[in-house]
Amino acid sequence: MSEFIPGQRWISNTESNLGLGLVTSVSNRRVEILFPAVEEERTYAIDNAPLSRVVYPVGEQVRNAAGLKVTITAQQELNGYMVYQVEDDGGEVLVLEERDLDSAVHFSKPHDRLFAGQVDKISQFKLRVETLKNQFAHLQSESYGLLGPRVQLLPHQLYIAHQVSRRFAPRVLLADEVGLGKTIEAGLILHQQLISGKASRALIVVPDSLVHQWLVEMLRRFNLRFTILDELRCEALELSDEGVNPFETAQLVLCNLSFLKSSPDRLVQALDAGWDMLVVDEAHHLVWSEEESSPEYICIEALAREVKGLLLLTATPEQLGVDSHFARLRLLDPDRYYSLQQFRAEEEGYQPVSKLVARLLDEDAREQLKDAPEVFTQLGSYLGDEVAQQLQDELENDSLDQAIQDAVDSLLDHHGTGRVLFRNTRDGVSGFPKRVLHSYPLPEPEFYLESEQQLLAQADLEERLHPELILADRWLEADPRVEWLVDWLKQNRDQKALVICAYADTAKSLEEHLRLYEGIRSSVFHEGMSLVNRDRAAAYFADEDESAQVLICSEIGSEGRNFQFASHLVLFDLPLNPDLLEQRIGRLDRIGQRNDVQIHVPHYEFSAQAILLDWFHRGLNCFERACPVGQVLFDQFLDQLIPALFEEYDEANTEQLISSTRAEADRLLEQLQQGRDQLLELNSCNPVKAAAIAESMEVTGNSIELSSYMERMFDQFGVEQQVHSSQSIILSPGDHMHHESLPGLPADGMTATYSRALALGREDIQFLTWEHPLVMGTMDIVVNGDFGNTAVCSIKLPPLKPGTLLLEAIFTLHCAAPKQLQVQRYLPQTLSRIVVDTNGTDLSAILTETHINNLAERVGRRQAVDIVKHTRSEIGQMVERVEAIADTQQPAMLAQATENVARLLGAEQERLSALAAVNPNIRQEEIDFLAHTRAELEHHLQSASLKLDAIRVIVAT
Ligand SMILES: Nc1ncnc2c1ncn2[C@@H]1O[C@H](COP(=O)(O)OP(=O)(O)OP(=O)(O)O)[C@@H](O)[C@H]1O
Repeated sequence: MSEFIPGQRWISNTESNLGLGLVTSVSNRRVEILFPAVEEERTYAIDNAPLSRVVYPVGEQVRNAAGLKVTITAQQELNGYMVYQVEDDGGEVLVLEERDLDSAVHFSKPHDRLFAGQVDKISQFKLRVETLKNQFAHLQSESYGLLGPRVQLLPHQLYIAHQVSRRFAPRVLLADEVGLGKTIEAGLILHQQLISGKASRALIVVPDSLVHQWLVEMLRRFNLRFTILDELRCEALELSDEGVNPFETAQLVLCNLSFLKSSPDRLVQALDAGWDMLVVDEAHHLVWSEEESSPEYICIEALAREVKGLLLLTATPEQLGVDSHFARLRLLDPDRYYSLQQFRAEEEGYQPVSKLVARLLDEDAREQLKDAPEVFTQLGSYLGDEVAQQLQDELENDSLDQAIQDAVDSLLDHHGTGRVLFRNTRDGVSGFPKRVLHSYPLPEPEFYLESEQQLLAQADLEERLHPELILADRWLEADPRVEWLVDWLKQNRDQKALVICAYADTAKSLEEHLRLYEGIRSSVFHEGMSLVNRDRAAAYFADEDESAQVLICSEIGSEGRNFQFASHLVLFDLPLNPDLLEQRIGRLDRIGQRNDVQIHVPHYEFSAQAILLDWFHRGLNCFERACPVGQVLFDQFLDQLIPALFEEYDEANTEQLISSTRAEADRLLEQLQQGRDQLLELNSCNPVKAAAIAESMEVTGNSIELSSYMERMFDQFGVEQQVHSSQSIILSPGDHMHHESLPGLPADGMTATYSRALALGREDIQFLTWEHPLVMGTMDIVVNGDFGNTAVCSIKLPPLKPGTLLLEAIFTLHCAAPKQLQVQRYLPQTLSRIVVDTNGTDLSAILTETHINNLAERVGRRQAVDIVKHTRSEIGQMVERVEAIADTQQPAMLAQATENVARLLGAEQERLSALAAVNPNIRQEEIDFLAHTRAELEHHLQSASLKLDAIRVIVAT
């Protein structure tokens, strides 16, 4: 280490962003350095200061403190202090003392750093190259944006996310059956859009009861931190900052629908705030008819018109009839869905397409198609004669299966609803447990008082289905369902049960009774409670140790909630609508349920409840399976069902109703299966592709590779790593951090794992993937900074004469373009690596990377600086030579990038344009967007260039 003298210029080896430092004072053991560019002062111990002396050679261009550019023509050292003779652009000769040099220097080029004495370790150089490769591989991977979330890799979800997330401003209806993971699908899409820069502002609108669940799911599973906005919060924001639009204070906002609906001013603010994505959960609340729209609908319609990307989520797309289903599709694309009448006609048109697809996919298609000229005629009418002829020509070939698959894909593309509507069913997704019905016929209350009997005779349907309304004040003691429930809970103390009833009042008094009079640990959950209290109740029920045995929920309170840790569901009463029944069962019958779902229905024998139960079970079979035609049957049989519920129990009548419902159900199911549903199913998930995506994610997400890489990164950055358990570690900022702080690493540390399986079970542990903020942030620091971009090493390689000097240079193709263009997807290869000797001979192919890495030996820092000092002009010449070689490679790389753009985007552009001619589900906006993106990419690629990223000087010994 040279001696420190006030006025000298030094640079920090670890924080070169501080610029040129100026020695201000030197004492026995300490040196004070001022970094004028950032106005910071540091004190270092002299014997191990991580500093390099900066002395510029003759010929170097520098600036003085006033910013004047000059060239050094001579230099002189006076007792360790440098005085330069310089010449400005006009040829005037000046004297420049080193203390007057510009402090805001940044050695952006690796050789400038090297010449300034900043030599990194070989391990850092290797890590830099590895980081460049890793980052590039991740950005180009098919699973980009989908790896990071803490979710099980479920093919049906990944398929949808993969299909949708790549689109520009996707507008789709996610309509999987209850509990199959629509929230997760929406989160995956959102995560991908955000991480890729296609979107940066998102608004989620959900029912009141789901606000917290969404907040938690987005944070724990997707690392997305949403801000909840409600009236109170908005007022507080306005108070602290007058005139502020609360919706503009955060990038990710979550709010409830009733808040937006009930406040026109807030809605205007939300509309003004500019979003890239809007997500609306439980979209079946958006009721619409040709005559009238609900306030909820009007509110979302206004937002949907403003926001480009839109995800609507509903498990029951047709719950409120075809009209409302149409209305939701109309939100997605009003130009396409403009006529209800036409929509109805289209729905019918799916059947012949579906039948054609079924024939093509038949196991015996190879044989059958030989004698089925009508299939080709029909195919020709849908896809053109050329396509039909091509398939016919394949009949005898081995490639027939692929040709059939292509034809089916085209049919789905051209004539399905798949681009806007996705629906997975339990039948198509494996691994769901069984649902088992237990019905408990109970005698009517023995002592229905006379007045109550009269009331019963006059009771309306609500009262008949909810006898507590008739029993009024004495219902808890008189209603046999209460006694049954108490007995069941006492006999099954080790089992958790979710009880659902229609009314909040019923839920409240029942829970109070169980808790206060029967000593049963219970909790209640209904729409009248504050959100905080609801979440508290749910948490008390979910807790593994000191928890409630039973949670009593009202209908609306339980919608969309996750209670799959319990497997007993008590339906204290039955809703009239089968889709609501499915919603109830879906609280337990959802992904993550490990046991069969036991559905208990206590009811009065021979009552309206008993008839409804029978009708649901034997007519619709909707307890033990999800019934996709429930709503249609309900509409169709309502006129017969309602009178039946009012009459005295008549077995023959009931049987008649049930058998005709069953027959109609079978007919409709068959029709659905052959019609839209089959198309929808095929569109929503192609199992082969879905499995391939999941598999490729397993490979890209390989945790061993990531953990070995990150271990080295953490070592280099001074992050402390301690073993926590066999698969988890504790990470904390060490005393000698390379950076003051790392993104995503809290000051008090964190527990983390690379194992998806562990992360799924332990939500308190951070899940480290290529997409975790800490991993991405640390990689960004390396790539965007100068970490490891210079190194000096020695090698023993007999053919090379001792003293031979080599330079290994790494170039990256740089293209400055807006993030959302994702230009990296199109760049041809990660790095260009060039090795030359002092004669300028290109040795890249002979001295491979592995070769040098295996042979490279460490050279001490001081020796390395000496080598650089003495071979500065040779190194300079070799740098010029590698740059010249890179220049020759550049055109081919750019041509390749442009070709990739044409191949990837052009093909998609052509496909969409061709489709748009026959399938109105393609929005012109999407086609225009592709054309625009392509033009933008081609424009930016013109200015792309190979940039020297890192160099390693190699000396043969
Ligand atoms: N890939 C996954 N990995 C882990 N958990 C999942 C996954 N998919 C779904 N789940 C869990 O399964 C449950 C149901 O998922 P989700 O809430 O997304 O379903 P949904 O279709 O939106 O349900 P609903 O129709 O009730 O609104 C949730 O507890 C969710 O966390």
